[in-house]
Amino acid sequence: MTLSLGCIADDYTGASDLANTLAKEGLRTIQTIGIPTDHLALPEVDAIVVSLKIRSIAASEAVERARASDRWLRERGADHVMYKICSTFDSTDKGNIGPVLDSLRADAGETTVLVTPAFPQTGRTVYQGNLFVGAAPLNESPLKDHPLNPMHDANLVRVLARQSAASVGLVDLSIVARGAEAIVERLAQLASDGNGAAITDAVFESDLEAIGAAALRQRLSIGASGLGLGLARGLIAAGTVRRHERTAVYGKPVAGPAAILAGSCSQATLKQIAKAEQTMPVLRLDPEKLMNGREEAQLALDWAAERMARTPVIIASSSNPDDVSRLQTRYGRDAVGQVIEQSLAAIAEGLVERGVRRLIVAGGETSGAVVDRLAIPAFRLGQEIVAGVPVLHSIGGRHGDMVLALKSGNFGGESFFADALAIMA
Ligand SMILES: Nc1ncnc2c1ncn2[C@@H]1O[C@H](COP(=O)(O)OP(=O)(O)OP(=O)(O)O)[C@@H](O)[C@H]1O
Ligand SMILES: O=C(O)[C@@H](O)C(=O)CO
Repeated sequence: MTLSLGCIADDYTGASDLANTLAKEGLRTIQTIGIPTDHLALPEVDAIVVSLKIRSIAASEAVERARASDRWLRERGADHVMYKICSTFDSTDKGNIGPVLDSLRADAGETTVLVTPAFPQTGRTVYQGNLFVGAAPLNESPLKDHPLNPMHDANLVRVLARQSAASVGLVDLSIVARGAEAIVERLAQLASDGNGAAITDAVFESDLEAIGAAALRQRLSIGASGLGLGLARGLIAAGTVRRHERTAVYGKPVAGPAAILAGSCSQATLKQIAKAEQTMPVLRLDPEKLMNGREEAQLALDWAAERMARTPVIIASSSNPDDVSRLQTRYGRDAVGQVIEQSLAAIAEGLVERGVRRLIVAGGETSGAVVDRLAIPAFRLGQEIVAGVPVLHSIGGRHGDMVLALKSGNFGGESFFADALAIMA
């Protein structure tokens, strides 16, 4: 297999979001969980998205895993590797976007790496280096209350400079609007001024096409699904890849009970749970009890087992920002995140052992914990449910054929869960 595009995603929902975009744009794409073993038979594809769970771990470990994935992708022919980050630039002053950028840049021998989290389809735009979530600057959006990485600064030039050893410059919209050549010239200028990274403005898809064409002149780029769209269109326009209809890679429908697990505390997910509660049973876990032992998870499984032959069920740990912060003050942010993720993963395993084959998970970290526990090695891309969330068909794994949807916390409208279940039927 010779890859036209290699991608490394810093979480699993982000990976399926990017894989969805690439597949939609006509690239034959699969999503792998980590670096696949040599035993896994992979179909012939144009792009592979290696999913890592490195957004919120120690920077040194994130760097090591990203570098190993980068080497694996380049050994399979990928000249260009995209590092997929969150469209809301989820990170802290310790990383991990900056440290991963620094190391992948050095490995690729690049000077100035283009960085843009813009994804206009979901309302993420970048102007003068400032990230907007819909009409709100990042620091006024719900991301200010994120349980693991609250975002308090919308200016990404500043945010990235705090995390990276490199100086950070800006390719502003007036340059992007002039097209790929102007972007390439600006990157060269930023490189000669000693910048190692360039936050790049983008508001419309046409901006992303110019950005994609410019980025393909280099060996590495960093961004969210909008950048993926630009790269995919650039590869097709250059004749490097032939456009494939997405239906060619759809998987088979899978029977069996369906369940939804939510660990995201985002406003979008809270609204989706409230809406679903009108039509299906919802079990709201007591996070305090989860912190104090295993019984809550076992009770959840018993609760689900009584219902799931008749109806899909939802099990959620999600709470509002005040409750999240109370719990974190008591037990510590990392400990809370870990324990709740692992509890939801254990519940997922129990549900699958009891026959669940269609599973929706809300939240990137939560999805990572669940998919790791289920030991699914890779996914084929199915139909798009909403922007950024595809149906995923398992490849390999000990539970046979499964369909999943890994929903980024902030993605989807209020009826997301019912919509997803209808498509996954
Ligand atoms: N009630 C709760 N109180 C505190 N933390 C919680 C609670 N419920 C879940 N968590 C933790 O909050 C974190 C949510 O992160 P996760 O990545 O799953 O969702 P998200 O950030 O909304 O999604 P995404 O990364 O896709 O945008 C997880 O570590 C989870 O364990
Ligand atoms: O880019 C996004 O917003 C998502 O794909 C994501 O990474 C959320 O975890």
